[in-house]
Amino acid sequence: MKIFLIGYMGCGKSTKAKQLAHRLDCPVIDLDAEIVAKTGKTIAEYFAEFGESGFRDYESEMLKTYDYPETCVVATGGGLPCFFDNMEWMNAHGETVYLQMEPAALVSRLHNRQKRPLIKDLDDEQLLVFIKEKLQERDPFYTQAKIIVDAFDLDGEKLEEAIKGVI
Ligand SMILES: Nc1ncnc2c1ncn2[C@@H]1O[C@H](COP(=O)(O)OP(=O)(O)OP(=O)(O)O)[C@@H](O)[C@H]1O
Ligand SMILES: O=C(O)C1=C[C@@H](O)[C@@H](O)[C@H](O)C1
Ligand SMILES: [Mg+2]
Repeated sequence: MKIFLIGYMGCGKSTKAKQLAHRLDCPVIDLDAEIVAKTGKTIAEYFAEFGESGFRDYESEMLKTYDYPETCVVATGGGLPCFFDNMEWMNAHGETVYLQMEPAALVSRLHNRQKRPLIKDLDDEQLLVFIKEKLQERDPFYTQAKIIVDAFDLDGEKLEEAIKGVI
């Protein structure tokens, strides 16, 4: 069983993926971190060199060709479900869980913006506007997840509880 955690930057995919994998005693894969490990570039460097479209091609290829263990928790990149047929692919190959969070809560989580190239130059006010716009675009993809959980105040135990029906 592969469990894909999806959602906007800062909703806690990487953090909760580790907690959930620990509880389920299975490996965790963070696709952003895998991209960094495979390319030797940070996400910001990859964007700077190949542009967003180069990054989207690469992350989709990584999603579909990664040699996943039978059971694992996968933290995806925030934009990954919204490009190509990535969302359909994840739904066909595992369980998808949308960690949903309000824009204002996301702003308060996103202090360290330098490693997130899409938002690195925005102040809090600009970030709130940007996130509201982006979430409108992205929600039709994110909400195709099989399970939607409120990510505010979420921890590994609550997440495990929310997905109990499917694991
Ligand atoms: N339950 C929580 N309460 C408060 N802060 C949290 C909680 N979970 C995660 N955070 C903090 O929120 C920030 C974003 O978390 P994280 O990096 O896991 O998000 P992400 O969804 O993986 O983002 P990205 O899409 O950019 O990789 C981190 O600074 C993390 O420490
Ligand atoms: O929301 C996004 O588009 C992104 C989220 C991050 O996880 C990274 O994959 C990258 O910074 C792009
Ligand atoms: Mg992450």
